[in-house]
Amino acid sequence: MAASASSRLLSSPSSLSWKSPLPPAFGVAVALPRSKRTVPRFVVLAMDGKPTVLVAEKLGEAGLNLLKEFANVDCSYNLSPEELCTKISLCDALIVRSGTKVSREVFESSSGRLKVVGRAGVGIDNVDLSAATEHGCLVVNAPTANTVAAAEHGIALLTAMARKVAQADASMKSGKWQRNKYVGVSLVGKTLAVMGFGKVGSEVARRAKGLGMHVIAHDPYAPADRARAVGVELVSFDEALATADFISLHMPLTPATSKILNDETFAKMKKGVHIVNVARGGVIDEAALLKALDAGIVAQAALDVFTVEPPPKDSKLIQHENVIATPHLGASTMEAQEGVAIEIAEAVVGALKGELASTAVNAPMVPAEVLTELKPFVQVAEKLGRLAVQLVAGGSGVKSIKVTYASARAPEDLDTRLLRAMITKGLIEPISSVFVNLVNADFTAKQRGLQIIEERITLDSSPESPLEFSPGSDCQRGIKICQCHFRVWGG
Ligand SMILES: NC(=O)c1ccc[n+]([C@@H]2O[C@H](COP(=O)([O-])OP(=O)(O)OC[C@H]3O[C@@H](n4cnc5c(N)ncnc54)[C@H](O)[C@@H]3O)[C@@H](O)[C@H]2O)c1
Ligand SMILES: O=C(O)[C@H](O)COP(=O)(O)O
Repeated sequence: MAASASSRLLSSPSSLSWKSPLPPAFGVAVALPRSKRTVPRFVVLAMDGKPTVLVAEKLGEAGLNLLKEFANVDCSYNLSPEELCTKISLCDALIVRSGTKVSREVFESSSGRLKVVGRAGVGIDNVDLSAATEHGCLVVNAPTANTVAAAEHGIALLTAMARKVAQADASMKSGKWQRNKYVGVSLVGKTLAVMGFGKVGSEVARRAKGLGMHVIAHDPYAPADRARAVGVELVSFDEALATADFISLHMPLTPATSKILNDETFAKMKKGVHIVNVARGGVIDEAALLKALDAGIVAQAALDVFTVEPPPKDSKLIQHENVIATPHLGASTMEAQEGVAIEIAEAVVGALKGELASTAVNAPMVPAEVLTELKPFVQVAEKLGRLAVQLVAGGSGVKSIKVTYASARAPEDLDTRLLRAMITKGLIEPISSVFVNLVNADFTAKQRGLQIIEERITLDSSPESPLEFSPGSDCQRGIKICQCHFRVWGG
């Protein structure tokens, strides 16, 4: 595969190896283009020959075909953690679903070859993001293709739970006819609290309104207009717990949401509440749920996800007569799996080609239209970092760098992360063996104690106005390159 100029600049380690003493501080300045918003792009290391993609869990055919057009594809399912660590050193990309733990050991075992992890789905709680970032490995997901499937499964569980469909079916299959035992509850007029009003949560809310339910939602980050558009009231966590007849969970598993339903929060719920979980098992303290079921606080629970998957065969929670359970089937429709496979294959191939990663999880997401505009500045930013090292000499002594961006854009409209990453790359790679890219630039700078101070100058946007900085007191004469001015000064 031929590397584009930008991918080489963005990702290849430097061949410069000279070292000389550096003063503790120096600065660089970049004038950005006058038009459009500037945001960064991630580009991975270019490779010779076809890259290898390890697909560790079943992926839809259409996605596999897309991958095969570009890469050698190794479909190896059910690998043990040890087998995954062994294989990974020969792979440029890894694709998983929720059943594979992509642990720190996986990144460590990759010896730097792994450039991208593709999560064929939404939840990325099975990927060690910190380790990925530290290793400069991009993580991408497929955030949209299974939304409807998950929402439909949530509604399927809600209605099946309310009418005891699973229990009645099991009873009939065992030869019984128990009409009095399986009397359900109605949904119409009942209050449903949607916890996590994102893509899946809002689709569940829409559907539940269609069933005649009164829907409220709790989500600390959801914009009010999203709720308004669906006709749902956003309420506090405690209000949701206190007023809901049904609670449906749709938040990601994070340290903040881990066991968010626990002894204390079950105690705040209405007696006889019904719970649906198609989010992640870990958002419920399962022992507390079992107690709440036994105490009648929770009348019924419908669970698609579990803290440990698969859960222990003798799980008391799953055996509970008021629990219905499915084996993490939320995303498992033909349509969703096809869509997810294509979405993740495109993201992974794109990342390997050094293209934009619009579904990046651990790097800034980049709208495609800004790439062309930013490209020349990206290259120069890295060169400027390298030049700064040469001008002020050495490297290990560097403690801080001041970067000034001059643009017609308002400061808050100027996303400088890519340029900052490239300057960091230019500064660090010549004086160490560390590989730096957009994913790990901030981490690497922090680790080396390198402080990056950024200043944004708003330029006059009229075309006649020359691009000029007001020089700082210690600023030397600028260097003009193409349409940019740069100033480098050493302390
Ligand atoms: N069972 C399945 O097969 C299946 C399928 C798809 C998604 N999921 C799970 O559902 C989750 C949601 O998926 P999505 O596509 O809607 O993601 P999303 O990012 O669109 O929505 C998640 C929402 O949760 C909100 N949130 C974060 N912290 C919260 C908190 N403490 N309290 C309340 N809300 C909080 C976020 O603001 C966001 O709006 C995923 O993270 C995944 O774990 C499961
Ligand atoms: O987060 C997700 O996208 C869902 O939990 C689906 O997971 P799966 O890919 O393992 O079905």
